[in-house]
Amino acid sequence: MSRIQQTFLHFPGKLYSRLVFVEGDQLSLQIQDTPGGIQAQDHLSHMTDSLSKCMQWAEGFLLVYSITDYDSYQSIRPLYQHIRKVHPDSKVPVVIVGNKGDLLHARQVQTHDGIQLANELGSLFLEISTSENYEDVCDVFQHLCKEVSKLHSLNGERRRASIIPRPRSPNMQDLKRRFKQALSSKVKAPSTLG
Ligand SMILES: Nc1nc2c(ncn2[C@@H]2O[C@H](COP(=O)(O)OP(=O)(O)OP(=O)(O)O)[C@@H](O)[C@H]2O)c(=O)[nH]1
Repeated sequence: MSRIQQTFLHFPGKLYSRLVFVEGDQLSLQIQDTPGGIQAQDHLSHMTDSLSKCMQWAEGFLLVYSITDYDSYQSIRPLYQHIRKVHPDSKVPVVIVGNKGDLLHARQVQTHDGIQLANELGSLFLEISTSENYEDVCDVFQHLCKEVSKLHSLNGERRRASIIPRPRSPNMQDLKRRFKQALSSKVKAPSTLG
């Protein structure tokens, strides 16, 4: 059993595994569904260790609120800040999702509130209805996977860039000297042979 699975075993939520294709690449996803109900007034230091451990393993986050529940919207910012604390050195992708977009009559959170928060936090934002449109859910995961892949390839390139030394521009003086040397050795060659 992998360490990631061991961590998830102690967590009171469901763990799903899926193989998905993102831009032609097959990815293996481990999705931890965390229990809801974390309210803004809850102090995040009370967040269980296991949730923080899950956060450490995760390479991307979906923060979902309900557009019919203003409290759930207010819990997004502290959750986001906690993610940044757990991942201080990396810009791990976070997508903010306003769910229950079909319940317009019960709306408590306006679309522009979601957009504004996401802009402020530098996250992608989508408003969806999981019960009305299954494709919305796929879109959300596709967006997150793309962001995670982007970060991976960026980090890979950075690492490669730091390993491979930049080629130095040719030193013209040195080239001329070596060219002269090569010429004179060719000219001298017959006398040394003879
Ligand atoms: N109308 C509507 N109802 C939804 C939608 N998404 C979820 N629900 C309902 O909201 C309730 C909670 O849904 P869950 O999927 O259990 O939500 P959750 O965030 O996992 O809840 P926790 O188990 O507390 O974490 C259920 O009754 C769902 O049917 C949606 O897009 N539209």
